[in-house]
Amino acid sequence: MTEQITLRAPDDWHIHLRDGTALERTVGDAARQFHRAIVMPNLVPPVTTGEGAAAYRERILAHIPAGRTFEPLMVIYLTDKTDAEVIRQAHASGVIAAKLYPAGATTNSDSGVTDIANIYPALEEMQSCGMKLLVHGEVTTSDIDIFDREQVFIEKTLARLVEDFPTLKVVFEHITTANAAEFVQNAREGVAATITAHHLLYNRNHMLVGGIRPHFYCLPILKRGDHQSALIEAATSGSPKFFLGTDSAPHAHHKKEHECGCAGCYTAYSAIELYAEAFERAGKLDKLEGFASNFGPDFYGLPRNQDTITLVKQPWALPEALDMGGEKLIPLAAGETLNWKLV
Ligand SMILES: NC(=O)N[C@@H](CC(=O)O)C(=O)O
Ligand SMILES: [Zn+2]
Ligand SMILES: [Zn+2]
Repeated sequence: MTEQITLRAPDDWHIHLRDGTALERTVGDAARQFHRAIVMPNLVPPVTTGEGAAAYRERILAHIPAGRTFEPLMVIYLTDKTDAEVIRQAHASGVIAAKLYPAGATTNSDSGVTDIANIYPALEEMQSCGMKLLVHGEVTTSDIDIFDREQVFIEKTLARLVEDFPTLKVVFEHITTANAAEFVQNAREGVAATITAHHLLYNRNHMLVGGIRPHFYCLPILKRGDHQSALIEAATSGSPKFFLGTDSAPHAHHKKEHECGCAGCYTAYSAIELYAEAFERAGKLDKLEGFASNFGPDFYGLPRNQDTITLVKQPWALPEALDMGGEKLIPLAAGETLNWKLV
């Protein structure tokens, strides 16, 4: 008999769907795997208001394949100008979180926050209305090595922020270091982290040994193997502070394989299968459901999904390339064989 596992239907608590002609690909892939997704607002220009988020939500809804249930959960992008009134309006229009991108930290973060002090009134309002704060946790100053940027962000910004707003719910997004896992594990209640499939499956050797592989390049950048091990440990620990966020981030093929390639890995095509791979390798498949389907909604104060998905152990090869609105898109692990397949 084929081995199989059945899980409560999962959600993705961090995804990039982009806009326009990309939506057919990105929304279709996300909706095949997940019931809900936290949709990142780093469009060009970014989604900075409740009104902008509502309009973006409509564009996403228009691309949900027939017969699928998919609920996009909307987020606004914090800038130096985001004030309490912007937060109040966004909250009233159904936006559930706001995203902090330190200016210059990652893809489309140019309009991000230059000094955390600039958004203290916004954070105050978020704390009182219950809006979540999602954080791309890296410092951006040129004196800090790219491999240390997450760790330094904890010391310089995050540790203080979570204490200055003691009841603000904070998600440290796409953590990549043992330092971040430890910080979150020991942090006060209301602080959690998302972990990507690629940071569980890979480390910087995969990106840099034997040739430079641009499809592994994302931010925060892949770290050493010992950090990867710490992330696997956290994700499979059963701690409700760690949950699934793919950070699936599409960039057309020609922008990845380029002399100045873009940061981001496209994992939405096979996300839950990639996570299953990582959990199986750790001997912790029994911990996948908590991480993928329970701890996220619990943290956000939303109901858990009621239906289920089934994965069968049946090796299959990922396609070499996908189409995204007429452009070639290379999925992470293109051409590689995965052991688990979503039915
Ligand atoms: N993770 C990435 O490398 N890229 C993301 C932005 C982000 O989440 O930092 C993107 O939008 O392309
Ligand atoms: Zn990010
Ligand atoms: Zn992201």
